Formats: sequence, structure tokens, C-alpha cells
Amino acid sequence: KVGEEVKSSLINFLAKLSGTNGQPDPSFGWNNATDPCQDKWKGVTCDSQNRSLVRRIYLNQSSLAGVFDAASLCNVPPLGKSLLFIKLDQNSIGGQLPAAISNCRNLIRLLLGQNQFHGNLPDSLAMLKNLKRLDISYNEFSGNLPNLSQKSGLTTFLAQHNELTGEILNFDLSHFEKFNVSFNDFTGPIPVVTGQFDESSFMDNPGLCGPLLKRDCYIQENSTNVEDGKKSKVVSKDEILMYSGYSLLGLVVICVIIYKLVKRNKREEKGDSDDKVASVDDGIEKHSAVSSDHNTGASRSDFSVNSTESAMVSTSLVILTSPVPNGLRFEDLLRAPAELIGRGKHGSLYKVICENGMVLAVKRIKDWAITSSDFKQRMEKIYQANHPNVSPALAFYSSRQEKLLVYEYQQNGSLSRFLHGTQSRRAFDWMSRLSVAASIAEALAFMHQVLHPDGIAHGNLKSSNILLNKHMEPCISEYGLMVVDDQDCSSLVNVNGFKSMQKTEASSPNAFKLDVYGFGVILLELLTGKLVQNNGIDLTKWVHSVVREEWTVEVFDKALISEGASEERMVNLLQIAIKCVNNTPDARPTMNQIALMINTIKEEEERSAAYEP
Ligand SMILES: Nc1ncnc2c1ncn2[C@@H]1O[C@H](COP(=O)(O)OP(=O)(O)OP(=O)(O)O)[C@@H](O)[C@H]1O
Repeated sequence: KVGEEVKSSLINFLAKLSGTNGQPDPSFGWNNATDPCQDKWKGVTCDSQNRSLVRRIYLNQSSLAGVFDAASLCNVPPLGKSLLFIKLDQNSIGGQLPAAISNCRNLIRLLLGQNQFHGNLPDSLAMLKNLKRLDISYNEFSGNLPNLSQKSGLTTFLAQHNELTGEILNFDLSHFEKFNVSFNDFTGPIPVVTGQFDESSFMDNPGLCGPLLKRDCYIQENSTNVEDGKKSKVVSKDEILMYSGYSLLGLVVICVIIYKLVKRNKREEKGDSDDKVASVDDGIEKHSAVSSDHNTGASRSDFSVNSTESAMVSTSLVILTSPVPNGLRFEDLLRAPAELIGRGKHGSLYKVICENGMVLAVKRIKDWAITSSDFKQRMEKIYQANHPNVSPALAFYSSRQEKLLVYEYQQNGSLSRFLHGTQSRRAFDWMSRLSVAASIAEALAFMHQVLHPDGIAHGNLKSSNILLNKHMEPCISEYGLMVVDDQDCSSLVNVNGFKSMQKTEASSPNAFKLDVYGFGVILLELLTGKLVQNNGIDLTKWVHSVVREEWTVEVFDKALISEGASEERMVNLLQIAIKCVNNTPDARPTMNQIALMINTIKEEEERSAAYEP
């Protein structure tokens, strides 16, 4: 049976949706005396197996004239988690689309077309990871689109006949079945259009340009003033603001350059700043080394610098986030107590608590033979790629001897800890594991696609580098930090039993295939619940041998078997994992292919969960 809390939230939701008098149509049957699933409330579909879970709400064409109170649906955890489809099109629903919609985090379809919604679309829409179809057409939505273009799972986006403005994001239309943004007020270039879409998807947006619309983007930017017959440039209010913004930015840049020059002169008087920083950090190292056992994370090393030192280094911290997170300064970092929480082959990791309470993770890499300008460029490119499931460095510092990278500290730890820790494993069900796999695959596919021209792969993908954010969503950390050395390759060589792989760097083509291998191992961990290396037994070898002996089911985590997870879909995921850990790098699929394959399994899982009566 559906819980009382869920029932009253649903009744509240329908009351708000019904209009000003808040009196839902009694013929819908939504009342406290009955059960939404057993008594078949109008428009409610429940899970075929677990009759306490509401999967769909279909109230299209139902003469509803109230508002969409997303909070009453999505902020109630069992309902927010279980709902997959919301269909409210062809009503007269008004008001805004509330940001709370993102708490219905497993939504696959959100269909709101032909209503009277207005106001901006909430940015949180982009957080709906599983969303495949979004229909907001024939409403009065205005403002810019949230960043939906990075959601590679989206296959339908219908936004025609609204008052939307700003640029259409760079949607990859090759993945779309339906796409329509016509009859709005969008500006700028249209996305690259592949075969199935034509002008009708974009028409009646006077500010849009691109070959398909036979409107050259360059000419349009410099459009002529036809009225007075002269070839004068039309300068809009937006342009004036933009140009004054540029001038302001220019001034700021000049100020910064002058400031840096003055600082550099001072530095030259006092000696090389790199050495100073190194000596400050050597101080850190000494503190840590004396008191620490890095594996227990029990060490605590307070470090501080005097004001001259901090003034010298403050300009060398390159802040990537905009605006600066809580006014982060290098001095704050150096003054804050730091706790050594890990020391791997590639560097050390400190947890740093700043005075203002901000908690950061600082990765310190020594002796990476990369020039500061190459390193800066690399970090900026990774930062600009900007995928919601990738945690970029917020700031970095680079000297010849060492690099410091500042990340947000994630309280919920890593996927490795979550999977192999004692408390959380039981709660990690099949659907959650599949979603984690799909999110990482999608994020990595995106990063590979964007950073392929620059040859920047992750280079060190493993479950301890997948962090869980405050919403327990997986975020890939430390992207592009590692130069994969001979030793790393040789460990792979041993694991794979092949010896031909040459020295691979996180910037060589093989590095992308190495990421695929790393991802395959993560899939194996998710499926088996086992550690990569356990008492000398290598996970990939073990899986290969079990599969060869045709005891495939033996491979899977017992928790998944007892939960009744679909064996067929687990085997399908296992097959993908095995392809990823193929001995021959070239035989491994690309991350894009992998993301598509995993999404197909996930869709099957969702279809079976949302049973069609
Ligand atoms: N931003 C972060 N927030 C919270 N925990 C983190 C963060 N980054 C890393 N960790 C965790 O801290 C521990 C140490 O991280 P570190 O990156 O030094 O180790 P590693 O990933 O095991 O090794 P390496 O990256 O050097 O190969 C790991 O368990 C990792 O999951």
C-alpha cells in the first residue's frame, strides 16, 4: 500500500493543480479513504511489482487550471524517487515551474505542453539526469534555457511557441528524435543540424542564424539599418551593455597586470617565489611526515606562513571558478589547518578547513614535468569543458617543483568507500548502481568528446576518484591530472597479460583507452562488490576466469542477487565491462559507445519498473 504521507502529498498536489477553489474533481477518486495503486486513482500508475511505488501521473486534458506544486510531489522522498513520468499537457495550468522539480530525480518524461506556464525555466531542470522527453511547448515560458545540452540522454525537446530568449545551447541533435524551438525569441547560431531536422524546428526566431536558416551569423551581427538607408551598424541595448562589460573587464585586466608587475619586481628583489612556496610547503611536509599515518588519515598538520610570504604567493593562485568561491585566497589556504588524507604514487591530498568554514581538498603533485603555461592551459580546458558530473579544480597553483589543485571537499567520500565500506553497501541497490554507471559513462563520454582534440584524458580513473556529492550523485574527480608513467602501464601490462603497450601519458591517444579500462574495472566493482585487488587476487583476472568457466552468476554481488535484480541486465552490463577491460586497447569500445549501451540497459530497467498496464 502507498504510505499515508505520499497519499496526502498527492491529494495536496491535485488540490493546487485543480484551480483557485482547490476542489479536485471527485470523479478522479483521489481521496484519503482509498489507495492510489489498489483503487486506481485517475491518472496514477504504480510499479507492477511493488504496489507502494507511484511511477506515473498522467493528468493531460483534465481541465486543470491551478498551479504545479512540484514540492508536494518531489519533496516527499519515496514519491520524489519513484516517479518516472509526469504528463500534464493540454490543461490551463499557470504559474511557474518550481525548482523543486529536480527532486523528482528519476523523472524520464516531463510533459507540460499547451498550458499557461510562465516565468523562467528553473536551472535545476538540468539536474534531472534521466530525463528523456521534455515538452514545454505552447506556454509562456521566458528567459534563457537551463543548461540542458549536456544531458546526452535527452531525446525529445519541444519548446515551440514560448517567449524564450538567449542562445540555443549546443545540443547534439544527432541523439534527438524530436527537437523544436520555433516561435520564440532565441538569438545566435543554431546547433549543428543533422538529417532529420529542418527549418521548421527553428523558424520564427528573428535573432537566430545559421546556414539552415539562410542567415549568415556574421552578417547578422553587423546588420544594417535599413530604415535610413545607410550602412550603419545597429547597436542594441544588450550590445551596449556587452561592450561596456568588455571595457570594464579590460580595465580590470590591466589593473591586474600592473599589480602583478609590481609584485614581480618586489619578488625579484627578494628571490624566487617558487622556492619560497616550496619551502613553505616543505614545512607542511615536515609537519605531516612527523605526525602522520596517511592511510588512517589521522594526521593533523597545522601550517602557517608569514604575511610577506602570503602576499608573494597570493597572485600566483589561479582561480578558475567565477565568482571566486567565498573569496578564496591563497593566504587562506596556507593559513588553514590541513589534514593529510591520502598519499598516492601521484601526490598527496590534504583536507583544508578555511577560516570562513569552507572545506577544500588540496591535491599536491610534485615534479610533474609540464611547463606552467601548459599546465594552466590544461586546467582551463578541463574547467571549461564543464560537465555536472565532473568536479573541476576550483583553483590551482603551479611552480616548477609542484602543483597544487584546489577541489571542493566532498563529505560523502568516494564510490570506492561507499561500495566497499561496511555500512552503505546494503543500501546500494541495482538501480542506483546502474544509474551511477550511466552517469559516469555519460560524463566521461562528454569529457572525451570535448577534450579529444587536446588529447586530455582522465589518466587515473578508479573508484576512489569518483566522489559522491551532497545529492549522492557521482562526480569524476582529478580529471587530467595524471601523467601515466611506465610503472602504471606495466601494472596494466601485468594485469592484462600483454607487454606491447608503450609509455602512455594522460595526453596520448592510448590514455583514452586507459580510461575505458579504468571504467571497466569500476563496472566490475559495481557488479561484483569486490575490490580491484583483494588478497593478491586481481578482479579482472578473476572475472575473466569465472566467465570462461560459465559460472557467470557467481560473479555478481550477493546483495544484488538477493534483491532480485534482473540477471539478464546484470549480464548485459558485465559484457560491457568485459569489453572495456579487453587486453588490446584498440578493441575496447569508446566511452560514447559505452554510454549508449548502458543507457539502453537503464531504459530497459526503467521500462520494466514502470509497468505499462
Ligand atoms: N575532493 C575530495 N573530497 C573528499 N575526498 C576526496 C576528495 N578527493 C579525493 N578524496 C579521497 O581522499 C583519498 C585520497 O585521495 P588521493 O587522490 O590522494 O588518493 P587516490 O585517488 O587513492 O590516489 P591517487 O589519485 O594518487 O592515485 C581517497 O580515498 C579519495 O577518494
